[in-house]
Amino acid sequence: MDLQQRIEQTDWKEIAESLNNKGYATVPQILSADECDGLRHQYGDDTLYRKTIVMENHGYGMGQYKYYNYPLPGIVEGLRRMIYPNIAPVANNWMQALGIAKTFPGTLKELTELCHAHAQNRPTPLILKYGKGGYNAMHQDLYGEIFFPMQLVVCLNQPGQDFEGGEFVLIEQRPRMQSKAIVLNPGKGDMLIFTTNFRPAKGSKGYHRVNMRHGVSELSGGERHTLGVIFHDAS
Ligand SMILES: O=C(O)CCC(=O)C(=O)O
Ligand SMILES: [Fe+2]
Repeated sequence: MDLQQRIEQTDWKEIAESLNNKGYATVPQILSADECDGLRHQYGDDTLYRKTIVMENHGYGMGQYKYYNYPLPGIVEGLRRMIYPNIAPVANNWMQALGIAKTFPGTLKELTELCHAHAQNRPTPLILKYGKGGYNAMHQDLYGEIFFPMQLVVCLNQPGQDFEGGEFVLIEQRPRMQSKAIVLNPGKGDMLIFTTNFRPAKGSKGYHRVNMRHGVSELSGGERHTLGVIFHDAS
């Protein structure tokens, strides 16, 4: 099965329910082991990237990441373009539930045009690399006025085999309540779709905003790579 077939065969209704109820969803085995290895092995090919960030230099954690250049590698471009139309309706429902006058277009092409019209021209998909002691501090990826409220990661190594620790962590900040932590352990090739900034949650008086941040817990050993796909471009 190729990537397009895997995406077409995903149960997007179930994903939408999970995103609505929990703010995240897991899609197992969106990439094959070979596809994961291919992306990982290109980490050293600097012609593919526009910028390298050493996380400890910015207080972002410990590890490094590289932003891809346009044109994106086929798998990265394909994931971004083919997944977007399946979750744009979820984002539109969220805006409506929260009374925010914002609609996201139906295709990635249109979202990209909207970003460009707001001087957000730089691609945001990235590949990350953490070693022993590596971690990613809790954060949100916004990058400008136009931001799509969901993003995805694909884990490119096998936990327990290639690395230890290094769980994916979400913190849900609920109004007038203490925060809730969600710890996920995606396997190699598994995709997580999650809330970038906030989502609606139903309370006794209608919907309210629940803020989310994401990060990665400390690795106790090994090496962990992640592909991250953010749908909006950066200013
Ligand atoms: O390495 C991870 O799992 C998190 C990556 C991340 O923060 C992102 O892709 O935005
Ligand atoms: Fe992030």
